Amino acid sequence: MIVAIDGPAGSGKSTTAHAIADRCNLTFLDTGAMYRAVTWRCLDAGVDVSDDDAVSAVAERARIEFGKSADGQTVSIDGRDVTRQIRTPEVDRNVSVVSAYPRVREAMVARQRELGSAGDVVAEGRDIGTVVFPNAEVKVFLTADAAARAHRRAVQREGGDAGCDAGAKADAAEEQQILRDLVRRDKLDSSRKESPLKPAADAHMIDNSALTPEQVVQQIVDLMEAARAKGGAAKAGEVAPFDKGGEPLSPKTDGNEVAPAKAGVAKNGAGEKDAGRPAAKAAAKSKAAGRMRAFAGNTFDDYYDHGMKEFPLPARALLAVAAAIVWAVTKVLWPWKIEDVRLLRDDARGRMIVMNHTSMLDPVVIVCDLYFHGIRVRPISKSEFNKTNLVSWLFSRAGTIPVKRGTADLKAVRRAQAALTRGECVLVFPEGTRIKSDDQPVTIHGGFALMAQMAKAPVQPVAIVGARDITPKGTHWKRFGRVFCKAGACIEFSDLGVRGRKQQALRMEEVAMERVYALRDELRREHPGKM
Ligand SMILES: Nc1ncnc2c1ncn2[C@@H]1O[C@H](COP(=O)(O)OP(=O)(O)O)[C@@H](O)[C@H]1O
Ligand SMILES: Nc1ccn([C@H]2C[C@H](O)[C@@H](COP(=O)(O)OP(=O)(O)O)O2)c(=O)n1
Repeated sequence: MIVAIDGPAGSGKSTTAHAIADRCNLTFLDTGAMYRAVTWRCLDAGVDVSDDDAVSAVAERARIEFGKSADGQTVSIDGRDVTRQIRTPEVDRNVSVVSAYPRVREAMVARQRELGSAGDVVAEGRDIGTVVFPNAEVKVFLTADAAARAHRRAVQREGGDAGCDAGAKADAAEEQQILRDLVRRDKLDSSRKESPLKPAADAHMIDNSALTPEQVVQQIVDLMEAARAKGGAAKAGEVAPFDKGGEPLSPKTDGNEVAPAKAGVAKNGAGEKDAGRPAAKAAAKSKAAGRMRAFAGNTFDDYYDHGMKEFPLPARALLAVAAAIVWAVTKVLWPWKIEDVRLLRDDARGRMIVMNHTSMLDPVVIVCDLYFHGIRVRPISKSEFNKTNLVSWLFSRAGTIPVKRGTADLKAVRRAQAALTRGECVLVFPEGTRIKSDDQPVTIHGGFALMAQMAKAPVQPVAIVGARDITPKGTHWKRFGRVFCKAGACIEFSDLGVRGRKQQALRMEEVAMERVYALRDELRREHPGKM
């Protein structure tokens, strides 16, 4: 489960997130500490914080790690422990400027998603519910009036804790200064262009001016339980995506298997924890063990486990060139067009795209089109394709995630879930194989609905016609011809009108494939003769 906590300075985000991490055995991700660490690094190195390029270069190169000490979580940047240094008034004064630079944010968000890629995270900051983890199961926006927040911070600076001691006093002049700084920082954080501080549309607002920290934690724990009961948070051990006949395998419901991973803080930057249970083990293995190497030396697993925007430069360059060539060649040979393409391009969320399968052109059309609109698509491919290292090499760079069909490939499910949570799209062909004629029997593989459900992502239907005609049955020759695709609106689990996780997943499979075929039939009517 991912819990996102956003809010202004001093609203109690760290206190609350820490307590929830301890109580619910989640990894605590303090994203503000990351922006603070970059700010400290710039100040320490004498970098002018008003110089966007210089600051961004520091952020892009920075190695930020979380660790653990007897006093709690530690933060280091480029090998230096800066846990205490990042809380000084000087860092406070400069951090809003640093965190407003788009390249700084891009670098931090990539690292945050990497740290959260295994799920089971409580993350706090300013843009967690809106940008970093838009598919978080629980989103909270904490607020408190500015005077209360300034008082808390002033007490905190003097070594006290307003959360434990309601009568705690602080120096009045100091408190006034903190209030002015805090109001100024709130204004900068809320008015900046990039990811301003604002509640996500689906965030729960909690004003804690008159609540104790325990009351706030309890409210959020209640929300987590409600989300679990509603099925928002799928449990890893419950999901067994593919069986031979294409039906989801029956759930493994041993509650112990799916208990959240062990308490604590992100360790060694990778948030590795609890490899003791099968589902957690799969997750621990499948998640990124840190960042990828800049050039060479990455394993295939590294590619499957990391976001495509985190791939090393040569892989990203290769993909850009390959996408441009494939786009140009296929556009000339089989001029393709996606109708209602805005539905695909204008949605920033990670989505499960499902499509009918007629030829190898199908993934190319979606992957290439969205690539040039900044959206990364991870096609799920049969592991049978990865027969040689060369194919695995190419497919891994193209962002595919292999799935072993006929087994409960939890690793693939976790990878797809992580990709969706990161905001990438996952592309699945539920028909499993290319359908070359209308009389060919079709078995729908339902794993996609479960993956989407686990990531709390919507499912988007897309249909294609014309591509089947490129390679007519029984030939290897490729014919020229126009190809048409059509995108449908995203289908949300909450709109399905059924209760219960299993029922919802089954209904999603039906509805999504009905829409795919309805779109295909519309295309056939619009373009007579195209199959
Ligand atoms: N509900 C609360 N009531 C009173 N004090 C609180 C409350 N929540 C947090 N605090 C105190 O306020 C101070 C700032 O909280 P913190 O969690 O650091 O805020 P943030 O991370 O949002 O800046 C801490 O000393 C904390 O103990
Ligand atoms: N996700 C985040 C987290 C913090 N920031 C920025 C905005 C804040 O002013 C600074 C410091 O954040 P932090 O959460 O440590 O600040 P407070 O503890 O609330 O004072 O970083 C951000 O822009 N996005």
